[in-house]
Amino acid sequence: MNTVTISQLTKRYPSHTALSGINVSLEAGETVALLGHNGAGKSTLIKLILGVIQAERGTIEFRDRQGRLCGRNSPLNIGYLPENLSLYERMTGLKVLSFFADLKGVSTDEVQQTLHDCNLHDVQHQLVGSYSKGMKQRLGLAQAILGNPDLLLLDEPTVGLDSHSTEYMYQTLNSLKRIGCTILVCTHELPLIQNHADRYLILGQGNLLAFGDLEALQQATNLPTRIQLPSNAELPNSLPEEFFVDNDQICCDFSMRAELIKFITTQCQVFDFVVSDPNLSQVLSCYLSKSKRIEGR
Ligand SMILES: Nc1ncnc2c1ncn2[C@@H]1O[C@H](COP(=O)(O)OP(=O)(O)OP(=O)(O)O)[C@@H](O)[C@H]1O
Repeated sequence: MNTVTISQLTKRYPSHTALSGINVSLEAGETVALLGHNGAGKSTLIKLILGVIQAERGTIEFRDRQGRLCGRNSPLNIGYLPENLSLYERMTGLKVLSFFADLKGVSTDEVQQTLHDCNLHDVQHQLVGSYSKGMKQRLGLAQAILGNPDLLLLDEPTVGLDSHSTEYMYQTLNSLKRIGCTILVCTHELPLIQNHADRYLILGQGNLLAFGDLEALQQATNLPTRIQLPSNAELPNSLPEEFFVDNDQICCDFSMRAELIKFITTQCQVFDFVVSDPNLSQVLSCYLSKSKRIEGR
């Protein structure tokens, strides 16, 4: 079931088309990473989903996790963590969260539960001005997840956080995902998001360059897979032409990786090797440099 179905979405500014004819759907309970260069149209897409700006053309349809169509009279419950959230430094964490809870019509019990979930319960009576960067970001996440949203939009949620705070943030997001929350994360932290996203939505100059899981993007870009053999392994004198050696590794196009693995195990009788597939960073660079297009999985 799709939480968000975007069709033919186009947004023009007087001198610039920020998004052109975007078609994508976000499924309930998945994490989608929104990727692209500065100015690609990521924030514009988030603003359109939030409804703070209007599109010239196209539609965005929302369904809650029970599958009900949402509209003006029953809008989807959306949580949003902007990149630079300003919080009231002279208020306590509890006061700040209670303020957002009032806006959302959320109960005091839920405020306490959310403080627990975001590991802020013990510091709820301290002034936000005394919070560390990680604590402030957790408070930002707390206001976004208050009220159990069906859709969570996060803009660079872990910039400047240490590995412990980052891990904690993603643990919280993963537990929301498990109960059906759809998460769209705009980020430039590629090695990190590769461990957490289900699909990747790549924008380039307002166009949809790719939308799919990592394997779909690896298939479409067909960058090399590399295999490191143990130092004592003996290679045949000549390799089939679809395989090549680079930096002491045997390589092939991603689409040939199964054949290469078969060759190494059957022809070379080597079984303890290390396979390195193209990572998200390499795949994204390929899309952004060549502007390749694929459709999702
Ligand atoms: N209010 C506006 N008026 C005119 N042009 C705008 C406006 N907002 C955005 N743009 C332009 O639309 C394009 C997309 O901007 P957008 O902020 O969506 O990019 P982005 O991918 O979020 O970039 P970044 O990673 O830097 O945040 C850019 O060329 C930007 O200059």
